[in-house]
Amino acid sequence: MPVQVPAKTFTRAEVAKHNTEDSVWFIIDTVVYDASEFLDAHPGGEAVLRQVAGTDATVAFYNLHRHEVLEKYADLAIGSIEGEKPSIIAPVLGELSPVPYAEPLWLRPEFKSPYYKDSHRRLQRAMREFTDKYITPEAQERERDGQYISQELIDRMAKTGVLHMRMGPGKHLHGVELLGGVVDGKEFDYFHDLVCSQEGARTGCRGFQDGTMGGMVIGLTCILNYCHHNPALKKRVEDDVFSGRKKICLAITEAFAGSDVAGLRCTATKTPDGKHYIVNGTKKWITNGVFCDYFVTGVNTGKGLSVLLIERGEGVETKQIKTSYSTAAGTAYVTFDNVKVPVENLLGEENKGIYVILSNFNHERWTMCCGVIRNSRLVVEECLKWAHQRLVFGKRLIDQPVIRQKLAKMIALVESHQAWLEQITYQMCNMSYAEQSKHLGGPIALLKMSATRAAHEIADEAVQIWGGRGLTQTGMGRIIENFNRTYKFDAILGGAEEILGDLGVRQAMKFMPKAVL
Ligand code: HEM
Repeated sequence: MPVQVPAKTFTRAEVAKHNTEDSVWFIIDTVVYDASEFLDAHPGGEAVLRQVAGTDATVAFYNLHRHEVLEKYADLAIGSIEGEKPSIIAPVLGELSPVPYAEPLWLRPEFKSPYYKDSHRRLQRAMREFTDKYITPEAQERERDGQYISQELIDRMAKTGVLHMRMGPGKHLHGVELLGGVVDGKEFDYFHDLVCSQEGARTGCRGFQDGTMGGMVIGLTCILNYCHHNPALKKRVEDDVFSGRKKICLAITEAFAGSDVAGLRCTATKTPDGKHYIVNGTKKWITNGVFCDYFVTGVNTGKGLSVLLIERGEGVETKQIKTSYSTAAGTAYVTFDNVKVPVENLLGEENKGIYVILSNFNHERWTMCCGVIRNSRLVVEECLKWAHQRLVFGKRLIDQPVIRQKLAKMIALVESHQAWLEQITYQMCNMSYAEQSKHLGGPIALLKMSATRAAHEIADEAVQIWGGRGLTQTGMGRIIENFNRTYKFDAILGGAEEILGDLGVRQAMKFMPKAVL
């Protein structure tokens, strides 16, 4: 946001006089700052501010800080330089970035796209504003303090239908007012879903991204699709979760079995009267598990895998696991000790839980592709801005051919994956669920594998461009640091790259003609 500046004006000669022991003023982009009382508090130290006292410090400032620093310390601004206009373009809440390649091509007026209609564009604008206004500021705070999402933000997401939209298209959107009615729930398709996922991922805070009910995105689907035999339970859980009162997560992976879901050791044994299961075992890396009330849990029922809805209660314990991304994701180690679960809480059929779990995989992986490709783009934007303003060896970074080569590679990786993502999304919009399962499991797996390989390259090049700042959690390079530390979550969660690559080729082989070609 542009800094709010008092109406008072000064000449440059007046500012120049304030380079004394008691008075330190300087100019940043035609705005006059009085830093006399800020010298002690300045994180970069007093000496550097004294060195620029009385001068125009615009270049020095932008070489070292993000623009948002000025917004945070706006009360240091005392006026502006008479007759001059600012030249720095401050990011405006809800607006598109003017940086080339910072937005997908369909958002640039000079480019056309066959995929997006007016309702997608309306949703994009509303989601951008919602993210900039409510999600990003909280995301940055939670990344710093490691706390979980606030109930206030959950309530806001519930009231505006953002929570509902995170689940993708479906009946759960019918009759819900989505962000003031920008799109009709019945019209909501996978491109609307893509818009929501990509706009929501722009915070640059990967841990918090999962903290904003990532567990619901993968857990609640099982309730929506496999709880029809128990409508009362289905309604209760849906209402609880969509109203933001309670939280739900998917508890499948274990220390014993990660991507190999058939090897689960958490057991569920029926009581002699057949009314309950007794669940014993552990779950590891459960996103949002620490603060969840409902656990959609994969259990071994003797002859196979089953899925049970377990409510937090006696015998259920959760412990925070510290991972490379922030604790805001609420990643948990969960233990079930003789937990009594009514048989009515079985989702799908006994011993056939693998279908319940598999049913969710394509959408989960596709959502992760939306996120990692959008985050990669954010990194490209940051690198372009930095290379454009950073002066080294008397030149801007962008003036060095080696830097332009890196940027070219990063841009090409982002654009090609976005185009592939949109191509697959179009197929999702035009295929039945059965057709999607048959034809898109392989391509989505390959897309995710490739998008996270691209993220690996992008993270690597970005850190090289940013140097030490790309390794520092605060200040200019924080988005690069966060991305480099967390892109691996997308490469592992929802199926590791190797598993997905293998799946993609095996699926393709199913359609290979029998004859020797
Ligand atoms: C209104 C004016 C200013 C404010 C509010 C401000 C605030 C800050 C803040 C919050 C940081 C911590 C890092 C970050 O969050 O980016 C910082 C670091 C720093 N600042 Fe400033 N600053 C101002 C002006 C200046 C100027 C004019 C200079 C000098 C030439 C300067 C030199 C530095 C240096 C050298 C660092 C350390 C940078 C690093 O670790 O990479 N600051 N400043």
